[in-house]
Amino acid sequence: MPGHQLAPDIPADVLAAEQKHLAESRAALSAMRAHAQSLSADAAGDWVSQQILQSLLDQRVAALADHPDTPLFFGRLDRESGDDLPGTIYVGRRHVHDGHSKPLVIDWRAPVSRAFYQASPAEPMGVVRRRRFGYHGGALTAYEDEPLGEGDVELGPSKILTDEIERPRTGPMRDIVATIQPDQDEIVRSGLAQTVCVQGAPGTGKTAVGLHRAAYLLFTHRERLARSGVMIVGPNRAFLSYISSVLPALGEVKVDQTTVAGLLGEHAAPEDPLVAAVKGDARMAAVLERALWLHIVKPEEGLVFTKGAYRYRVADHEVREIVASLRGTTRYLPGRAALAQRLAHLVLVRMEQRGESPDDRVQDAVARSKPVKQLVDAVWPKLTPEQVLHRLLSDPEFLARAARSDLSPDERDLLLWPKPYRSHKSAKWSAADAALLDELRDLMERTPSLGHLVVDEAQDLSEMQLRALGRRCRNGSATVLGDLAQGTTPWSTSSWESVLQHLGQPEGEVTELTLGFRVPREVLDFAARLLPSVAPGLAAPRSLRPGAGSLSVRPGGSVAEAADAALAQEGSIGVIVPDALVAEVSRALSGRPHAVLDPDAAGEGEHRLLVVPATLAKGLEYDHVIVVEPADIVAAEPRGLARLYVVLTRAVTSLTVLHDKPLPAQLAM
Ligand SMILES: Nc1ncnc2c1ncn2[C@@H]1O[C@H](COP(=O)(O)OP(=O)(O)OP(=O)(O)O)[C@@H](O)[C@H]1O
Repeated sequence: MPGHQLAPDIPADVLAAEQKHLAESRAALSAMRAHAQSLSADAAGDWVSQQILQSLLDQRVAALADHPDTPLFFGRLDRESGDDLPGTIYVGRRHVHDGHSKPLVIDWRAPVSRAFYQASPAEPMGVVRRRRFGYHGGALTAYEDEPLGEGDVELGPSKILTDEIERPRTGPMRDIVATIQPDQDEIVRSGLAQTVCVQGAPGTGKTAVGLHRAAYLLFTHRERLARSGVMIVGPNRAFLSYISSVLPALGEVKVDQTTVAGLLGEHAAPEDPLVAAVKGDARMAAVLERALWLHIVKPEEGLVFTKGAYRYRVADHEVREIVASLRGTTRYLPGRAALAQRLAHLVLVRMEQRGESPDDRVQDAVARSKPVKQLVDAVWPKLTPEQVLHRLLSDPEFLARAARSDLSPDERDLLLWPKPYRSHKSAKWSAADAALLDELRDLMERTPSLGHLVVDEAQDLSEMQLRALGRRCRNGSATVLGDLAQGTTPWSTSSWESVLQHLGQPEGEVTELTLGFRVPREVLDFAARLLPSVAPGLAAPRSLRPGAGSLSVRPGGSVAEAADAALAQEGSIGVIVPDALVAEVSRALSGRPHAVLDPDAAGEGEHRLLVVPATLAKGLEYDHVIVVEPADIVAAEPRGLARLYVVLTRAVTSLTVLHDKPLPAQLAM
């Protein structure tokens, strides 16, 4: 029997019944929202509690918003009886119930919804029939049935899934909740304790899966994660803006989305890639630790504390013993505070020996007194991360002491500023320095950990950046996403095991997504010619989309003509150019409404036609991509071939390559 049943032969009465259920569910959702809006925060006792309650209520109201163009449910399961759950379940973006608490739509993340993604004729999971719904705008217009209770029949390809994947892209990324594939679902639903690392070729849905996993975990561990927090870390702000509506569309309005720079400090002083590579190496952690603790000075004098007519002494050897016992057992700043307290405690003991009975307040007062402060400042000086790093990068002798044998003399030379800044206040820090400063900050005071971290494009992070992210999930877990072939930084990794190691999650499980949903096969095969040069160990990617005729390579072609041809078709257009040609190409497109993608821009604005600097294209996609002068993209940076691989794999429908210079040899086969 045929695996699917689709419009136009679908019975009108069945469709009408499903449309009625949609109308009822929409009405019920509005009633839920109205109810949430009617709740008052006044019930809370004090002003602070009122504010907290009001913010929770506001979030609840926002999460219950009905987006008319977004289907409220996309699937239905008819189940065998035999448990307490309803026989028919509608699976949707959020839970909806009627006035009598009867569920009309079940959240896709609920355990019972899992069968929608995983059930198959061979393993029906108690489902007799799976129905997928097709929508046009917000209207339910079609459905497709898959019989799952009739033995191991072969299911044909799902047209609704194919249509969804083929739908032209406009605007920001959208959720894939209606069409998550079984291998993607496995990752999305892996447990909170599990760190997962996903290697995947361009367009295999890594970003989509990471965002859906965040939504799944927030649903499943709502209370715990509301306290500890979930954060998404992406490569740049343009990317964050592109993905920003996915989680809100899934009802998750309270997830921080940021970049590594956003997290560690927006430092961006230019730097030689060779220097950046040394600074990014995990060996720097030991160097920094030594650099910090080298600031502790061996106490040569004791303490004299005067109170009234009495003098209380702590001998120099006693001070040395305290310092020795604290060293290595505490972070730097708490250690300083503990030294002051221990000195004060010894003074208190002397007071008691004299027959006094001082209490804790006296100990605090002694700890804050001038002689104690002076001694602590001399022995265990107050420092900032900037002071320590400034000294390390300016003072060859200090660097050598801190580095010991961890760095070679050549590496130490690379680290030293050619022209040291006068003070840490005037220093201009690089992106690599930001991770070093963060490491020092953590050596001084513990960085709080989040509940879960999703790290996208993780292949681009240095070992030191990974350590910085790792501390932010050391009591939690992570979803690590990336593609070894798309590494474009001086410190790009070649092993996920090493990434997990530096992230502090060595138990993390590495898994792979292999089927591409974005790039047409013809285009992917073309781009894959670069793979043996950029990531020799990786298998060639596969694409779900044949896309015959999607590739055009034009020597001497004009960008304006290519843009006009793309403008005549539906969907977004990205003209991806070497960074140095942005202005020139933008001029060549004059007269056509377009914008230049800006690294700091909040969004792409209204324009369908965008000029995209090659270094910003990572993670993004456009229906039609026009790539200008690949040879210049390759020549612009040390890992230029990997950059070109990224750039060539952004297209959903068509890729046009324009070149005056010869194509890189790998492509010109
Ligand atoms: N199961 C799916 N159903 C429908 N569309 C999907 C599915 N999985 C992925 N997609 C779509 O494929 C495209 C690529 O997905 P995504 O950006 O997550 O891939 P990626 O692996 O992160 O790619 P890159 O490595 O290039 O950044 C997106 O438009 C996404 O919505």
